[in-house]
Amino acid sequence: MSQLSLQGVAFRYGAGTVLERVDVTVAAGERVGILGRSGVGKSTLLQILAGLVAPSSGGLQVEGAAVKGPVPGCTMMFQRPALLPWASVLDNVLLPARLAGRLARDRAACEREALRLLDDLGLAEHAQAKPHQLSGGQQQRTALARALASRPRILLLDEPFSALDPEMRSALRADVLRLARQNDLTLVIVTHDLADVAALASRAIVLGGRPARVTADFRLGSDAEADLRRRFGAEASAPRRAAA
Ligand SMILES: Nc1ncnc2c1ncn2[C@@H]1O[C@H](COP(=O)(O)OP(=O)(O)OP(=O)(O)O)[C@@H](O)[C@H]1O
Repeated sequence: MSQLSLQGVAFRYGAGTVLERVDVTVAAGERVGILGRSGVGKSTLLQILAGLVAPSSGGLQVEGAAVKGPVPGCTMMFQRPALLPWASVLDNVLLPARLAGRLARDRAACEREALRLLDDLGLAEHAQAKPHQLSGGQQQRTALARALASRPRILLLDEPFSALDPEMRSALRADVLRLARQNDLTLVIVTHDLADVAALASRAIVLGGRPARVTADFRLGSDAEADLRRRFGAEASAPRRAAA
C-alpha cells in the first residue's frame, strides 16, 4: 500500500492553476526526487504531500486513509534552516520534544536523544552555541537534527542544500542518506540539482507543463547521475528546460 498518495490533485492560487490532474504515490521507505523548472509547482506539491496545503481538488491519502491537515509523522526541511536565533543549538533540537509535551515529562531522556543526534551530525561541541555562531552547513545540520528529533517516518526536503557550497552540500547529502537509511525514512526531495536526486533517490518524478502535471516518473539505477544527465542534458538545472 502507498504511504502517501495524491489522486487527481489540482491546485490554484487565485485565478492561476499551478497543478492539474497530478497523481503521485510514494511507498513506505521509498526515496523520491521531484524535478522540474523553476516555478512549475514543486514546492506546492511537496506542501500538499505534507498536508500543509489543501489541494483545490483531488485528495491526499496516507496509508489508504484520506487525510486533511498535516500528515502525522511527517516533517519538512527547507532551504533555510529557520532556527530560533535566541535559542542554543540544543534547545533548537529539543523544540519538537517541547511541542509534543515530551520535554516536560522527561527532560533528561529528551536531552540524551537530542545530544545523540547532534553527536551523530558532528555538532556535539556546538550544543550550547547560538545558531549565528555556526557555519551555514552546521546550521542546516542542526535543522536536520531538529527534523529527526520529531521522530518522523516521512522526511520532505525542499531545496535543503541549495544555500550551501559544493563541499558542504555533498557532506550533508551523505548525512541525509545515512540517517534516512538508518531510520528507515520515506524521503521526498524537491531540487534543481540532478546530483541531489542521484545521491538520495531511487526514483525521480518530473513536473512539467502549465498547469503542471507529472511528465515522467522513473526508477533510477546504479548510474543514476549519468541517467539523469542523459535525460536532461549536462546542466544541473536542465529540467527547467526539458520539462517546460
Ligand atoms: N502565495 C502564492 N500566491 C500566488 N502564486 C503563488 C504563490 N506561491 C507560489 N505561487 C506561484 O505558484 C507557482 C508554483 O510555485 P512553487 O513555489 O510551487 O514552484 P517551484 O517549482 O517550487 O519553484 P522553484 O523551483 O523556483 O522554487 C509559481 O508560478 C509561483 O509563482
